[in-house]
Amino acid sequence: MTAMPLSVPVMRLPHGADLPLPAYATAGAAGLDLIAALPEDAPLTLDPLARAAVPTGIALALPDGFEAQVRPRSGLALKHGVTVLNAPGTVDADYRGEVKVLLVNLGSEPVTFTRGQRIAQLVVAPVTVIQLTETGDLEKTTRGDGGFGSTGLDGGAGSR
Ligand SMILES: O=c1ccn([C@H]2C[C@H](O)[C@@H](COP(=O)(O)OP(=O)(O)OP(=O)(O)O)O2)c(=O)[nH]1
Ligand SMILES: [Mg+2]
Repeated sequence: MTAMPLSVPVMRLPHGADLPLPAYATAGAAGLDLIAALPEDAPLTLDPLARAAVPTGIALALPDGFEAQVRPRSGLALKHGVTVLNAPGTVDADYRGEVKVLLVNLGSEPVTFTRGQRIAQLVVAPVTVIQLTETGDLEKTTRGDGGFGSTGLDGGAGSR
């Protein structure tokens, strides 16, 4: 990492006191892996199409102007069909509650999660705050109001 990392205050909650803090798995990773702070003696099993808000045992104080996105791990998605239902989940800068991961099992088999398992990843990103300026007349473009497949669904201009 070349730039100075952004310092983000984190608080370990009582049920996550003995768990490691979320960490980058490699030097170039974009996301910190979030850990399931489930009770040791109560793993969570998600049946197909079931969902749950999984505790991570941490709370953050993101600096103003930033958000944290809760994103799926591709390994869980590929191997088990498990993803983050509201991906990317949004952790607001003013949120002081526990970061939770809304997991859903889109696979065909039940999947069990245990305490300490890495279940998702947290990517911190800048937020652009906008001010809406109302007008009765938007600037014209070639696309206009075309969308939702208006340019075709094939391989693009080269294959037409
Ligand atoms: O995956 C997520 C999504 C949200 N949150 C927390 C942090 C976020 O700041 C808060 C609210 O999230 P969001 O705005 O997505 O939910 P909402 O349904 O709009 O709730 P609210 O009315 O509280 O904003 O819930 C999480 O911990 N994990
Ligand atoms: Mg909201």
